[in-house]
Amino acid sequence: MLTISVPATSANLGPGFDSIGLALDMQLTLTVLGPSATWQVDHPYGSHVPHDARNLMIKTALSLVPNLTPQHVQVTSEIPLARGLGSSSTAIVAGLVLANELAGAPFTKQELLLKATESEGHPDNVAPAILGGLVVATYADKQVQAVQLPTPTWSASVYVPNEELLTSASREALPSQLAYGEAIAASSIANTLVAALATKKWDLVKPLLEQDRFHETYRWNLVPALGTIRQTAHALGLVGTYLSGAGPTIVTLGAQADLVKLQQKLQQNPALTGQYHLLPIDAAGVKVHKS
Ligand SMILES: Nc1ncnc2c1ncn2[C@@H]1O[C@H](COP(=O)(O)OP(=O)(O)OP(=O)(O)O)[C@@H](O)[C@H]1O
Ligand SMILES: N[C@@H](CCO)C(=O)O
Repeated sequence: MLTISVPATSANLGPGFDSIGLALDMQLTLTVLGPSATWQVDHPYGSHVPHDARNLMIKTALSLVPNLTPQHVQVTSEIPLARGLGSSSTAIVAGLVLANELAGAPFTKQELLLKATESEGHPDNVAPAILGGLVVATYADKQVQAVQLPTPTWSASVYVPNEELLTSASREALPSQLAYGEAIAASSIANTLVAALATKKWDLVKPLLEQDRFHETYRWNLVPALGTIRQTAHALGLVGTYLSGAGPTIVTLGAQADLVKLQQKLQQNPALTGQYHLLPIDAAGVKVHKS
């Protein structure tokens, strides 16, 4: 039996728009049950997500290896759709790894990363989903460069609002251009964040996570929980809250004990009706198990 597990991912980490991502220990697991007359996908996402070859996982698998024998696959996942936890990237990565395994593993990890990035449009979710941990990556000139940084010894407080926010809708709120001076300021903050992450200057990392100038301002009205959670965290002396991916999920990074206190406080707020998770970082990335 072939089983593939792909972690959720939290992209951007504030200023690292479209290029930084962190894998979190919440998994999508795909199990191949065996050959079938047509592709059949059992999954927990309801009837609006296709159960046949139109499913994103299977479409992506067939885009890599078109002549695969159809299979019956079973998917279990706690990763919510369209919430900023990289659900589409888990589906893309699961599909590519499925195709690669069924075809006898002709593709390298780097080739899978390139294909995943081109399917998703940017590498910030797919790179940590494949490699695990904290990854900084760029897609330029049809090539992906990805660098794994030291995995922080933090946990993630994850607040998931009940309402979906499609990445496409959240990207529509972004400007088509950024003034030159603003771009310089935004990238200097991002560069310093990467340097601080790479050298484990965690006290510098935390405030920089909150200093994005590329996207959070423009998305502010779409994600009212961001301001609320940041403010609550500050009142407890905690910094390190950002919009996860395109939202609406809000992540705060830090020591587990601090995050427990934060979530206890947040749960007293009747405006925050969503789901809470306290997740470790997933250092491994996609896993394949054969038995
Ligand atoms: N396991 C899956 N199987 C099939 N389709 C999926 C699966 N997971 C996600 N999708 C598709 O991807 C869409 C969500 O993608 P979208 O990029 O909007 O959000 P996200 O990946 O959850 O968030 P973000 O990219 O901000 O982290 C779903 O509405 C669905 O169409
Ligand atoms: N970097 C992307 C992540 C979602 O795919 C965004 O913020 O739109």
